[in-house]
Amino acid sequence: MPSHPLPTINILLKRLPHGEGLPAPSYTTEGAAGMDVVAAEELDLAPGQRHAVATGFAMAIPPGYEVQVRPRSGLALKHGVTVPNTPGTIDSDYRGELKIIMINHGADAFPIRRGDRIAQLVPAPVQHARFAEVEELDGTARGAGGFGSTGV
Ligand SMILES: O=c1ccn([C@H]2C[C@H](O)[C@@H](COP(=O)(O)OP(=O)(O)OP(=O)(O)O)O2)c(=O)[nH]1
Ligand SMILES: [Mg+2]
Repeated sequence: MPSHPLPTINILLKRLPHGEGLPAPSYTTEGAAGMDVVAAEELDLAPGQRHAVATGFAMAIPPGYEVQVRPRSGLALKHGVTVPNTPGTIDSDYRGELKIIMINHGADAFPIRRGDRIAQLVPAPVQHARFAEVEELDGTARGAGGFGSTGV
């Protein structure tokens, strides 16, 4: 039992045949923000190669939430292996297999083995918005300045 229990949502997980025997995503330490997710397939990711790595499960996220897919810093720092679409967005209405898009920016092929922790999942609340079209926007001190307008 964590010493500081956090608000927790239930996510339904459906194991796919090729995911049998793999651990569900889980927190490796009590205070972890992300749940480590493991690979359900094996490949050697060549330098420059991208691949959508199977996880072997699908899920149903409750309405009002998403799951973000984030890279693991150790893989990024030590091997140049990361998630190019970070944070990946898993919609609450998606029922297909969760796949982790990996890219190898390193100089060497990177082996991915079944059961390896390849990324982490962070659930987050979703705020919907609607656009209201207007002729003019209110003035601000920043105005149209951006992209470094305030200096380095
Ligand atoms: O890293 C990822 C990103 C997405 N997905 C799945 C779940 C997500 O709900 C769906 C769509 O993702 P996204 O909206 O980012 O991709 P898109 O290119 O806009 O595809 P779509 O037109 O299907 O929405 O693909 C993954 O399995 N892994
Ligand atoms: Mg989309």
